[in-house]
Amino acid sequence: MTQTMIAVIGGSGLYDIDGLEDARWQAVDTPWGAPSDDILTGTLEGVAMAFLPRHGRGHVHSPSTVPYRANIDALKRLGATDVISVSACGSFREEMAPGHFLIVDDFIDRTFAREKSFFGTGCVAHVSVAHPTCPRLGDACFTAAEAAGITIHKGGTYLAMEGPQFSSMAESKLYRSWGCDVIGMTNMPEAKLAREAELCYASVAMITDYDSWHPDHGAVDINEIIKVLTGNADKGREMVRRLPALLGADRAPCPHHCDRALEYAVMTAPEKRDPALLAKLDAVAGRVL
Ligand SMILES: CSC[C@H]1O[C@H](OP(=O)(O)O)[C@H](O)[C@@H]1O
Ligand SMILES: Nc1ncnc2[nH]cnc12
Repeated sequence: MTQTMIAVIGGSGLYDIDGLEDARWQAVDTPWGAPSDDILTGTLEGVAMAFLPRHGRGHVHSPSTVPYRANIDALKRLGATDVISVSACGSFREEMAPGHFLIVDDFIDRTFAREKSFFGTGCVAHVSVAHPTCPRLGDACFTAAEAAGITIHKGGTYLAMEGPQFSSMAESKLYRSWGCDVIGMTNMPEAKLAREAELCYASVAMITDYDSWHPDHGAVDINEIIKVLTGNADKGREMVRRLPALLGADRAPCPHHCDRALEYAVMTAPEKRDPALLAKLDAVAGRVL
């Protein structure tokens, strides 16, 4: 039985969490560079916790320049077992209104200017992301959010766009016609990298706006988003506070195999592997290399 460490990656508007015992911000070095910021660690009801502000405190990193690989590596290196992404999102559904939350369970990745894998020349691996989120972890977030009085929806597809500009109206209508439920700029490649690092990953969308498709709401407006963000961030903290009691300090193997994703994924013959890349993969893939 391993020990649970719940890691929260806070998106726009969520730059810290409260109530941790023995709280301290720690710098973590990684072979992939520096993470977005120091990482807040501590315990909550006897469960180890880590919090990383995705854009850094003061919102320094843009969606395209968030150091996604360093962030996931740093969390893995600290001992994280479960990663919960909490993100501001636009909605493509009338019934998913600003202020509501959604447990995302699938993605369409339209990002194009980011490093998307820990693997490459000298150590090639192919993990499955057919089911990119962990249902066990998503269910815990759903239960925690409901208990916190948040209006929360279960199951939906997140369109990951490059940004930083918001979508045109034609794009917004196109993504809606594809069956997407929400849109954001950061959950890819984060979710793919978490899978490569054998971490359970859940994504909680905190809805801030209707993007630009809605005839009654017009174009997406950052001032309106910022107004909704503060309330959403407080709700996000309320949800996080309830997670340790639901997940517990002792962790059994993930029933969905997230923690064994690399079992048969590495293709490169042992004698052809690049020692320099293997050294960088110590935290992420040390279990199988
Ligand atoms: C503040 S609006 C656009 C910004 O908000 C979202 O950030 P995050 O996913 O980190 O919560 C969106 O992806 C954009 O980066
Ligand atoms: N409409 C939107 N598009 C992309 N990212 C967002 N984050 C919050 N609202 C968004």
